[in-house]
Amino acid sequence: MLYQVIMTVDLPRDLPAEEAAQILAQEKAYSQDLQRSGKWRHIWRIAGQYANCSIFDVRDHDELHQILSGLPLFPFMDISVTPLLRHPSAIGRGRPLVIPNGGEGAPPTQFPKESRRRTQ
Ligand SMILES: O=C(O)C[C@H]1C=CC(=O)O1
Repeated sequence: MLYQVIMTVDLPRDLPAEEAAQILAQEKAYSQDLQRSGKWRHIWRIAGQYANCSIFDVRDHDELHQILSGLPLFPFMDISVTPLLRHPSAIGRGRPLVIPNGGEGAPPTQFPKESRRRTQ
């Protein structure tokens, strides 16, 4: 199942800098492991906010909850979750787009041929 997740970070001002740096490093490693696994498909910074818009591809609500509650920044986040389903006008199958260079500025590659067929 696909989910859009908006995470807004609010680190306490009195959190010691060293502790904050450690939590952020753990968060980065945790997030990147999940991105490599394919479960955390997209992560985008929301312009002008200490927040991200992410897309997760996980088995069910339970797995999503387990992942989100394991985020090192979880105690310092507001999280909103929106389940997603395939749009009837979508030309892909809702499978992950293969983005070259980890998505760094490059446009998505084309959908595989067999997924261009239109299904309702
Ligand atoms: O910076 C953020 O948006 C919060 C968090 C989510 C993943 C990550 O590495 O940091």
